[in-house]
Amino acid sequence: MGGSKQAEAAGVEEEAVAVPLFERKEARFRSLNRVFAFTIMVGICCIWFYRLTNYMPTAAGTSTTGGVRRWVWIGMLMAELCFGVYWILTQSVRWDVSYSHPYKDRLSQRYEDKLPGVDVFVCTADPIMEPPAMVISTVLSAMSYNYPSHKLSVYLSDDGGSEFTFYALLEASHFSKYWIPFCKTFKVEPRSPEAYFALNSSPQDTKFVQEWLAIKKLYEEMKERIESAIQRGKIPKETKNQHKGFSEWGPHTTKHDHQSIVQILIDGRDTNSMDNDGHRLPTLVYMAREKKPQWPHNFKAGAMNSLIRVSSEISNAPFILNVDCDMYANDADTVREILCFFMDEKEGHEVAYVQFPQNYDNLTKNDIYANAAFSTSGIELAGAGGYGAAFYCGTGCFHRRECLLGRKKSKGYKAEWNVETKNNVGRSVGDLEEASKVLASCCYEKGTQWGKEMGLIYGCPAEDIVTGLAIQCRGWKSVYYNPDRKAFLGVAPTTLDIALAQHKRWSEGMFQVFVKYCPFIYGHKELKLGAQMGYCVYLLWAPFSLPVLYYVIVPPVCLLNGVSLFPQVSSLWFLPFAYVFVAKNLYSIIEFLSCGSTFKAWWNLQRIWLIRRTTAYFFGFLDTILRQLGLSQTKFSVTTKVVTEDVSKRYEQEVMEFGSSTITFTIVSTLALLNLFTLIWGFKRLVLDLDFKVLEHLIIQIVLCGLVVLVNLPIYQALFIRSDKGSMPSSVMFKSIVLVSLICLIPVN
Ligand SMILES: O=c1ccn([C@@H]2O[C@H](COP(=O)(O)OP(=O)(O)O[C@H]3O[C@H](CO)[C@@H](O)[C@H](O)[C@H]3O)[C@@H](O)[C@H]2O)c(=O)[nH]1
Ligand SMILES: [Mn+2]
Repeated sequence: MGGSKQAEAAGVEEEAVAVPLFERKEARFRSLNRVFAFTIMVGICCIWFYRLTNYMPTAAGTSTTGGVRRWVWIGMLMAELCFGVYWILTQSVRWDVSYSHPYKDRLSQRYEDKLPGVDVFVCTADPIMEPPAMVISTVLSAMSYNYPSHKLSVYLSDDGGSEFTFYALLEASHFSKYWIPFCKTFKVEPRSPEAYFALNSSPQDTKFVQEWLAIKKLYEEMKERIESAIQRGKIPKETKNQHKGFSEWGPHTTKHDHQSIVQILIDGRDTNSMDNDGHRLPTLVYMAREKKPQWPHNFKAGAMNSLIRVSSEISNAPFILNVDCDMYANDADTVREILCFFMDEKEGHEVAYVQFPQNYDNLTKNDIYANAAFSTSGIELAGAGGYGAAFYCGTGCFHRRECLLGRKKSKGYKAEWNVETKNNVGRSVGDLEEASKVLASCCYEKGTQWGKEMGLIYGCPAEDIVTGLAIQCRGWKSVYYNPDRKAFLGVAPTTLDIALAQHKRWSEGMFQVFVKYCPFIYGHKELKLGAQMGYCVYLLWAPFSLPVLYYVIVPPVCLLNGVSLFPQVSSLWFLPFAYVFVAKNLYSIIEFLSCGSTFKAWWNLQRIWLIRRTTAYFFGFLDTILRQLGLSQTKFSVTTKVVTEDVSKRYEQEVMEFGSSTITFTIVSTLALLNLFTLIWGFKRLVLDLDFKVLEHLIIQIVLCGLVVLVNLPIYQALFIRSDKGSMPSSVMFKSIVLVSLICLIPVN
């Protein structure tokens, strides 16, 4: 009898193990996709062949050839080689697209009482660009995850070293006692109070009107206290006297110069610190690692590494979630979903991290700055995930602590998440804080492997990508997970300046990764070829700005000189050019629409694509070269998350923001004007001179200019028509006109 029961139990277990906690599904239309890609590839080869065999461009109507023209032609060949190679790279992340689906109910059935601890890291760097009220909304959203509170710890790293951020977090720790039970009782979503009240401006559900009104009032009062303290530049005296933490800030404390500060605001072990419903609270810790002016602090990577150490002293959870301070948790069940990947009996042991896409809650309908990156998060990242090599993208990523710490994957490795290796048993809060401060000091890492073999890797503004690559090269797999309900929502750049600054950092950072850790060499053994290529789609943004620049400058200049660079319309060689162009764009439109966006958004993306490549990526390229020569240092310019009302109104109306006189905007308008002038000139010759030879030879160039002009329409508007504060300053216009005139004088013979 007893024996059969045992066998039964074993049977249940076996069955449970047979059903996986997550599944992978292939994307639809794979074969169709591959056939289509093949036809485009044939077209590209024809274009290359044409360039190689028709060596010399001829001036329309003549057959004389000059030295400059030969170089122009070689330039075209190089540019088209680059475009072709890049296109091939982009196919690698479309080849094996698959989507992962976790089953969180199975997880609860199997492991509800054995759930592991999870540490959440939130990073902030500047109280002005990242307002404390926004930061704590993110913190609160993480604290109220639908997960056992005593297994959850939230750490805020404040590189701004700001008393106000600390004050805000202290306020949040009080507010959480009401907020967490409110969220859990009424199952509200999202659990960032700011986002929740923005979405629900009046209580619809009559059942909890009372509670709703009360909690809203509490929240607004808290926000008011925080904001007025910042406005006055002073924290209320009573508050300051009440909490010992404030004594860490003296009159000489600055962002760049202070001792380490670690304050445990809620000790999750403490059975006296309960929420309003008598449940335990998650641990909440404030950390500002030590800063010294002469000591490099390695930006976010440095902050993360301090967090890894400090948290290992306090909670030491086996899994770590990292979010940027603007990326609030939008789905209360995310932690449970993610554990399905790590705890799956069959494949879970190989997984080092699970990455979510970056999503934003302030996008406009047609996404004027192309922040949403639909095809990237909808397809390309899933494509990399298909090779088991999802990229680590900084925010919205769950890590296995051991892997972040530099552990190599060994044969037969089995993770033991339920063994609690806590360092904090029997130690007082004060004791833990003191020990943590040492771990967060500047000199702690001296002579250690931190920043090299351990933790996030230093020396690169794309610390995330390089760290992910390193983890994969140690033998681990990673998963990309893009659920229907977005897991994290953040603040997307709302001006062109901010958007380009971010892309410049990314392109520069990623190109550095290419130079220092080229995936083809570094990942040769551990990564599949597709994944190696997939990395390069991003790592090569910066250098691929050069062919784009070439293509928007040289063909128009040649057009002005009457030099034809493309085959005649009547020639058979015209076909591959036309096919590749039409097919590629059609493909991209279909892909874009299938990811749920609008045609107009795709069109906006083309403009931003052009602007990014001719400015941000170009600068990223130059800076990487300078850095390699030792002439410049790694920087990390934090993305501003707040703008003035005026600016944000234009963003809402999808009007592009220029307004300042910068080199970037001068380049943007110079290129736009150059193409406009040439187009007008082309038309003039066509219409006034009735010169059909021109049409025959130069039509592709005219069309090219025409497209650049079309896509740039908002730029002309900003230059000549608009008069608001966000329009293009006239100084930029004058500079561009002078530059265009100079370019037009370049003879091509
Ligand atoms: O010295 C610093 C600089 C930045 N940060 C934090 O890093 C995060 C990302 O910075 P942000 O300015 O928002 O950059 P984004 O371009 O939006 O960030 C993306 O790209 C970065 C790499 O370039 C990654 O670090 C981020 O995780 C990823 O979301 C923010 O929470 C910052 O507070 C720090 O903690 N310390
Ligand atoms: Mn950000």
